[in-house]
Amino acid sequence: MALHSNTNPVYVAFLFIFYYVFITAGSGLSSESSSGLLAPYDEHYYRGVRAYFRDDWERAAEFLEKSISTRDKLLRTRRKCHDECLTAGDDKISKLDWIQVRAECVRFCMGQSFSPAALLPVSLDIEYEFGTRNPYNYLQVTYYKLEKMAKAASAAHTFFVANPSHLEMRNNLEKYRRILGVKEESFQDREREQEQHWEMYDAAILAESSSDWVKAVKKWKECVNETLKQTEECRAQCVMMSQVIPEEPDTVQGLYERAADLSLSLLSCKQMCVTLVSTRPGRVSAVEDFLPLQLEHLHIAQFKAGDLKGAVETLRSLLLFYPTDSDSLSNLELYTQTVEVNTEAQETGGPVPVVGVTITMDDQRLNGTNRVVLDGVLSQSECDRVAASMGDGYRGRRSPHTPHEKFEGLTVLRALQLAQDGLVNQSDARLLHEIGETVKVLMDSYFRSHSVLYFAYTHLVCRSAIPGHQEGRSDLSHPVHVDNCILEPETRQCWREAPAFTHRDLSAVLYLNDDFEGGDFFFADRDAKTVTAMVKPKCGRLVGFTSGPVNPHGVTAVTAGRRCALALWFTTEKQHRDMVRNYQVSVVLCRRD
Ligand SMILES: O=C(O)CCC(=O)C(=O)O
Ligand SMILES: [Fe+2]
Repeated sequence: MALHSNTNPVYVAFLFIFYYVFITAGSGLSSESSSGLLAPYDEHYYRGVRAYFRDDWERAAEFLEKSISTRDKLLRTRRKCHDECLTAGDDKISKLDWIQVRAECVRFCMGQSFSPAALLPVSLDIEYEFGTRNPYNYLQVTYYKLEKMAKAASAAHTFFVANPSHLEMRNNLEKYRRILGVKEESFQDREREQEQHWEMYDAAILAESSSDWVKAVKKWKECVNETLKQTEECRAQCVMMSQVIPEEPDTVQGLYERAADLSLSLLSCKQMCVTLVSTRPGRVSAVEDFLPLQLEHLHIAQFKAGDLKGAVETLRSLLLFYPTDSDSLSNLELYTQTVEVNTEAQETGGPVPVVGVTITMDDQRLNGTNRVVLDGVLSQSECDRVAASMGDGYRGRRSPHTPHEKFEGLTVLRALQLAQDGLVNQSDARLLHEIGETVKVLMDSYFRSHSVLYFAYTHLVCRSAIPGHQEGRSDLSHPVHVDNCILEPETRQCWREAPAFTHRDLSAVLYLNDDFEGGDFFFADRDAKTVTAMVKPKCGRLVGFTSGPVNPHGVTAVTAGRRCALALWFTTEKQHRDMVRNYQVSVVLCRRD
């Protein structure tokens, strides 16, 4: 309403005066309850409006303010009682008992602050009045008349937020600002609490537009949380809202129908909450897909801010809304892969502090991440001695990977037994041990491990082509796999679960010879088909890599001769350290030959 013209609100106010007289006459309500309990807020409102039209500005301000604060208290108390009574009746076995107990809890809780009349439903007109913030329209004129300009400006602004096309109020605001010199901080929105998600929304969009991704993440998170909070709040109000009491049912069937009616109206009220929360004050239509939209923005901001784990989590939440959305699914794949690269990341490129050892191939030359090939780790005589230790006392068997090869393996434990039994001499066992230590130093340093590295498992493996079984061979000596998870090439996923050795963090393969055919080591893509880099084994060459999904690898068929390598795995988890190795040091290697 205009500051000097009352033509518009007269109609609205008249309607309420009529209603007020009718209701109060009929029900005999009084505005203040003698018990100190709060009276209905609509009653305060009618009184305020009546005073307004009597030009009784003091009383108008008093009652209009009372109606606003009582309504506010009603909403807060409903929420409090809703939460307090949430578990009431949970111990009741019968469904009806449960309902009864909870209803009594709510009635008692509400009845402590509000008179019985205040708990009755208000009319739709009153709901509409407060929904459109009309009480602030009356209030701004009232305060203007009382010459309380700061309060008038605040009431005007509060009304205008929900009615942005109201030209009179725009002019009024202009007048408060320019002519009456009201300070900017007075233009406060008194209903701001319910609009915070919109403030966060705007702040997030702003941060995004200036590419401040860290801030955008923070704002989008706040916005998502606040949106959920507002929706929950709205739904709690639905549950607590007084319903029109159904007439006495004549039949059991009638009772069920009324119960169904009530449940349906509760459901549709709860459903409406999504629309209400997604509608900006002053707008008629809701922002479509408001929550998924925020999640979409959030995961992109998280990705740009480098929070990949967060981006994966958000995207998974988004997929709950649209489980088959192809863009989201391909983003998820991208994020998961990058997360794995990052969690496996060891900041490669550290020094190799062993004399004679050189870096032959790094990440770039190997077309991947967290991979290296080092040369010069062993001399020819060391290679020969280690390979020879396999010869004695060890029986080859069919390879577990291919029928075309024989497979010989020697674990640390077996080497130890052989050394104890005198089948492998002490100095060879000691050499095997020392080589392990050297490899550990190299891996630790090159992959710049941030945590202590432990030996997880070590074994010496020779693969030999079985003569006469190589014709038309198309299989691999060791199929493409990942060392610490189960690779599923069809989905390109890698499952970090048993029977995979999930605790393995770094893998190292130290080659002992090159006098065989085939047997190339290769890195592959997760499809297990595309080869990304090849490494030809030779004495003293070490291929090192992180044991996770960024490094699928395999070995091509050994078609002639015998290929020997020492394979070592390291872990950062102490409980998975190789206990046999400790024993080896203390018992076997400390003995003199
Ligand atoms: O022998 C090789 O080159 C690789 C062996 C391997 O990948 C493994 O044992 O897991
Ligand atoms: Fe492997």
